Amino acid sequence: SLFEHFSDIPHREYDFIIIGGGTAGNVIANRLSENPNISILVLEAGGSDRGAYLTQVPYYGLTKLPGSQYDWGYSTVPQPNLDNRVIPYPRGFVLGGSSSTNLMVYTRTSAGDFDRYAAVTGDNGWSWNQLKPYFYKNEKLTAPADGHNPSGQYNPIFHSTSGMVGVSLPGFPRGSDPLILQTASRSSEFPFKLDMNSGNSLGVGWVQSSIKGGVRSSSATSYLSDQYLGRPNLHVLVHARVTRLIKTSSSAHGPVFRGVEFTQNAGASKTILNAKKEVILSAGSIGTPAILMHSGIGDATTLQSLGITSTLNLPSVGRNLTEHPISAIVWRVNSTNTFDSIDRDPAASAAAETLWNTTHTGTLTTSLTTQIGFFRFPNTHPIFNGMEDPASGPTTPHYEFIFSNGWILGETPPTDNYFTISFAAVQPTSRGSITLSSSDPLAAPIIDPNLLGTNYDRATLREGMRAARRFIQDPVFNGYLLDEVTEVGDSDDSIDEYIRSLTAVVFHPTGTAMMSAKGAQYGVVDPDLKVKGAVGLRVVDASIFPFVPSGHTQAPVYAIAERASDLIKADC
Ligand SMILES: Cc1cc2nc3c(=O)[nH]c(=O)nc-3n(C[C@H](O)[C@H](O)[C@H](O)COP(=O)(O)OP(=O)(O)OC[C@H]3O[C@@H](n4cnc5c(N)ncnc54)[C@H](O)[C@@H]3O)c2cc1C
Repeated sequence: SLFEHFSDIPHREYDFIIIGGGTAGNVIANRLSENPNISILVLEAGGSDRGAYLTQVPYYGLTKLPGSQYDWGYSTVPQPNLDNRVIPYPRGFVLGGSSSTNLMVYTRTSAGDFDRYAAVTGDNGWSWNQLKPYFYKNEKLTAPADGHNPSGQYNPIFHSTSGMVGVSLPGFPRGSDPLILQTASRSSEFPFKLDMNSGNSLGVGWVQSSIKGGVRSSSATSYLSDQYLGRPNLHVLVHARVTRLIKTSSSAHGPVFRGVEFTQNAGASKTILNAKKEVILSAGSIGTPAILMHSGIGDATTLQSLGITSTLNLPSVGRNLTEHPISAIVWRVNSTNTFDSIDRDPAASAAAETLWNTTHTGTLTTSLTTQIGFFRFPNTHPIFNGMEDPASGPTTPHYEFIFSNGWILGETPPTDNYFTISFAAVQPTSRGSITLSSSDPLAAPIIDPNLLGTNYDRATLREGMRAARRFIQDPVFNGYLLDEVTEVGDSDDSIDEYIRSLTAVVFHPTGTAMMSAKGAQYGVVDPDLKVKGAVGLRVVDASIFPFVPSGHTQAPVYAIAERASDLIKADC
């Protein structure tokens, strides 16, 4: 059941308390509650997703969710390599977490990413082959919203139709689709890829998205759909902001953290509950390290200087923040068939909304893109001079293109129509941090992704921009593309200056409670996701990745949460 007020909940004792009803947290809640003898409480800071219209309409993920009531509304500290700009850093503040507010691109990323997790943790269970069944448990491939036959747009052998989260090919054609596909069909540098969810993501292909029947599919609409929420052993409390974990005792294996303190009224009063078995921390890459540090779990000296009593010295908490930096290049086009024509015309926007409301079809059923692409720099590329290739493996991409049939850099200009290629570094070498500004658990943490902090990352975006310009050299774009909107030359300096002025994040923070091998001198969790040196506490969310996956992060988060559920069950 779902509760708004703690006083309405009939129990005061649970086997498991899950902190964060987000992407990962709701997977755990669902899987653990399959056993009717296990009781579970989920504490979610945001409200219910039921009736949250903006989270349902796929297109509004781009245009209306950032900065809305469903967003934590974070931003970074000024980024020195981005002209000291402060970058907005949205995170889902609603049941379903960021799966309720993201842009729904569904990529499993590269097999090499997972094989590297297995190698660095010494646990082969994190390898691509062993995680495959968990990807399948997550995915429920469904028909596109417009009912077209997607044959030729994906390879069915890599998919599951029996999982939980609805996934589909785009349900509304975009004017730029044929141009992109034609270019890819004859390009050796940017070749067509039938299915980038095979473990090898290289190439240009149709995007798969967490959309079902033209409606967003999130961890809340799937793993917490009414049939699961109705389980008597599963309680979900919304508007419950966790402030600290409480050390409940000491043991031969370290301090025991089975207590959770939370507030429903902005700190005016706090409640403490104890889990009989475990606390599962799934508050995401920003929330999780913040909660750990407010509980005294982190770098002891730093915490003590903030007036927080150290309970467990784990200096890696909040470090290793890794994010995909992204920039974009835009052209004016000789067409009115782009989403600009709808976005700036209130009557057309209202008609699109009416169509979606009545049939869940039309332009609002897709998000910012219908094709994406992943590419590598050749091994001999000078970008690797003096360094090792940072990619997780020989078929792991270095950069990504996201094609958009319109203007996506904020408010649509009043005139003209546009084509955008966004380019992102997907194996960046910069590392940032989450730290605390004070001992107040309700204060926002300090978010410093250190975007473009290395020469390699800067060079990746520079070369990504040049690659985007090469992509549109295919003759199919002749006459379609008019001029490049941003008149930037080709010198390193002019491209770098442009990129500094525009770069933002793909919203993929990871690594702030990273897993490492058992006994390693660094890291926050062991390969079984238990917090090192603690008892009764696990972390399951995007913060545990030791390296950022080389694509969009939601499917990897779902997969690790599915496996984590089995690890937790095996311990019960
Ligand atoms: C705007 C945006 C666009 C994105 N686009 C894509 C995309 O297109 N494709 C893709 O694959 N990925 C995308 N991502 C990334 C992806 O959604 C995330 O990597 C993934 O959802 C993270 O899952 P998580 O479980 O770690 O965290 P979340 O899903 O964010 O869950 C954390 C939950 O914990 C709750 N919480 C936090 N602190 C507390 C607290 N103190 N007390 C109680 N609850 C708390 C939060 O409210 C939230 O519900 C996007 C993300 C964003 C924000």
